[in-house]
Amino acid sequence: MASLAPAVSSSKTNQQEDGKFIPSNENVLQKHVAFFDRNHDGIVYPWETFKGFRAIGCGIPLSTGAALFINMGLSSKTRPGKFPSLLFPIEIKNIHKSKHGSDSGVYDSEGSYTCISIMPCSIGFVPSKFEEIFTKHACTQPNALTSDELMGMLKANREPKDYGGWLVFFFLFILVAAYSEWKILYVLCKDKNGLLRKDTVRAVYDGSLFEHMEKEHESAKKKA
Ligand code: HEM
Ligand SMILES: [Ca+2]
Repeated sequence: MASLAPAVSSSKTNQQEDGKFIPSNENVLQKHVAFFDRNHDGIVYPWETFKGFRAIGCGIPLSTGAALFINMGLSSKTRPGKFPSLLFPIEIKNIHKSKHGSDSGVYDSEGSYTCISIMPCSIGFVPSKFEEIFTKHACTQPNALTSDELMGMLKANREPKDYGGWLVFFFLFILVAAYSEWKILYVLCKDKNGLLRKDTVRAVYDGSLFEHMEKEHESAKKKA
């Protein structure tokens, strides 16, 4: 892969500019998902998730499955009120509410607790946690993960199963979500030696990876 430039936003705060939703600079998780908001209205609908996956080169089955799983899983957490919407919209300004367990901790979770309604919520990138992924798990090469090393990391991130009854299903959902985001990343972005490089992982957090993959996919289509 060519070099990965970080995503740039003109807004320090948030929301509309010329009618377009601008992800907050203080909330790196908003930047992660903004690529999938294809019409920049601040909401990611399932068909936008589908289009986003197609744009980075995924096939129809994976794009359909991901759109259903992601939107059905995250929509109600990001929406106001108790009633789910059958269009399964994900509201980007509330994306911090959809943070789940069993993650790497690179997205700073403190932000979720410090949000107040008049201010956009901040979710930071935690460099020490990012470095930890590689210092703890990258044994073959310091700046990349093999498939087995990635599995080792996912097992280590797994939070204790201290749930009972229906919460088991909730726990399983979180686990599948945490596994699939990393597995999809690995399948899509591993290099020819089967390694997931550190700069690739870095670029997923602010979403710049998706922009980059879209450009690469477009130029590959033109060459074909
Ligand atoms: C090809 C597409 C995608 C890939 C490869 C991907 C990958 C990732 C990765 C690797 C993480 C970091 C998890 C960690 O630090 O342990 C993450 C976090 C997250 N992603 Fe994605 N993602 C994708 C699409 C999406 C979409 C479409 C949404 C929602 C619209 C989304 C929402 C989230 C959220 C809410 C988190 C935070 C999880 C947490 O820290 O609890 N992602 N994703
Ligand atoms: Ca949208």
